[in-house]
Amino acid sequence: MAPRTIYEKLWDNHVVIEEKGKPALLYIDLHLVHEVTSPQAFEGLRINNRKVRRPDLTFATMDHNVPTVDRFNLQDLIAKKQIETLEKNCKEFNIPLFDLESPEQGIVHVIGPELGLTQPGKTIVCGDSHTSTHGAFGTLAFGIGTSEVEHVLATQTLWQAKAKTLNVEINGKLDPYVTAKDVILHIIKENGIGFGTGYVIEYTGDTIRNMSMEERMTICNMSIEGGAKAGLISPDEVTFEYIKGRKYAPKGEDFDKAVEEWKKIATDEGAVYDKTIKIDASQIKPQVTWGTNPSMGISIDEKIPFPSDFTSETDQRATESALEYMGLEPGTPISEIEIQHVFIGSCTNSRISDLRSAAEVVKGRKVANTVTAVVVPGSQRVKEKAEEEGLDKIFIDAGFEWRDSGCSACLGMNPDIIPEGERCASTSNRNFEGRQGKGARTHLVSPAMAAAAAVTGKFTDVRSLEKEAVS
Ligand SMILES: CC(C)[C@H](C(=O)O)[C@@H](O)C(=O)O
Ligand code: SF4
Repeated sequence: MAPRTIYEKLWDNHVVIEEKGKPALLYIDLHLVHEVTSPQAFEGLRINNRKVRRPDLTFATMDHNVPTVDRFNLQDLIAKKQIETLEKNCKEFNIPLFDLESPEQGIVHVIGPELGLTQPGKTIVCGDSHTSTHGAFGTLAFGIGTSEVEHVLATQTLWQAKAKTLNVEINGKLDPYVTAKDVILHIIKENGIGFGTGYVIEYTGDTIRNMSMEERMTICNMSIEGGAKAGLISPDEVTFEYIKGRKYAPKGEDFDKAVEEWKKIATDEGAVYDKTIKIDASQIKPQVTWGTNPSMGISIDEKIPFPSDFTSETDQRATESALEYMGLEPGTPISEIEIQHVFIGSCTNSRISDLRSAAEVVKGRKVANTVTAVVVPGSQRVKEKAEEEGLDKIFIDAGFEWRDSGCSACLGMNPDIIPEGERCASTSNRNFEGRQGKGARTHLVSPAMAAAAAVTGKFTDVRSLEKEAVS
């Protein structure tokens, strides 16, 4: 057989029906469910008198609209209704639910991998665009709409058109304190928000191979911000080591057998992609977005662009409108921009290594008195682990708020809202108008850069801060 990419193998392994020129029917190995995109899907099952086909392959959590302070006190009526509806649906359809009382509750894309549900070779879907996160394990994982959620609940299959393959090859050594977040922001800045449209991205190269699973998840998470259907990384020893011993991972001999299978899914030597983009990681600096989509970014040593810096009229107009919304003057060094809020959280950057990286910067320093800074662990397990390591103490001593897990200020669906006109350094993945609240101004950064902004009150090159601390 000709050499195949991981995407082609995952596809071939899951096709149930395929006719030339038509979408294929794929088998789904794992269906993750949350409170926002599932209510109508369950309602559809009830109306049609159907059951959930594989409740054992379906897992639910509540994350988007849960409060991160006083979590059982649901003031918002829509949130309350969605959460109660999910509880009711999971009970009725026999689906395991990580609810607010569960020590395993958290953001859906954080808990899947954490519990060992996410495993190489699987197809994983969820009614959520950042399902691409799970692709870091060599799974075909993507977001679906609510009618598709209903289809998967009822049949454990999904109609899908085959995507093209895009190899994003990243080589070279990253500077200290330049992180996976900076890599993916850099890639989107260089290639635009549409570069992945119609493609499934596979990230390859030695920079990726040298990354931890948590870093790889950050990269795959934001594939969707580059327009791709999914992001993938071929599994390796780092992947297997991460999965070993987790709650839902195969145990003992079964684990060893699974590893042998998982190895086979990796892209074959000599496999051909539809397109390849090459990235030199050694050139990447800490990134900060200045605009209202994730491609509107610059390095920390750069200035806010002028609309005339762009050639196309569309880009010029988009820049003008973004600058206006963001309240920024072109030509200002980004390092002079003051912030009022720092949010460390979201499915992009709220895992234990993200919190460690921020805590390292914060340790022994104080949050600037002009800044409100919040840390929201991605899951209750991440929270527990961070507390075991004393990270909570580092954050609290510095003046951060330490919260329960949830999507929080990543999007304005819960009480954690950034006030109108105020500026937030955020470790999340989207900086659209109104994303963190009406009129809120979001700047996407890494956890280390968010921590640096928290202690200085403005965007600061975390690398200079570290040097100061050492000398
Ligand atoms: C609410 C949900 C449907 C949405 C998504 O699909 O991405 C959210 O998670 C987001 O990040 O905007
Ligand atoms: S943390 Fe943000 S991006 Fe991730 S699932 Fe929640 S709302 Fe979506």
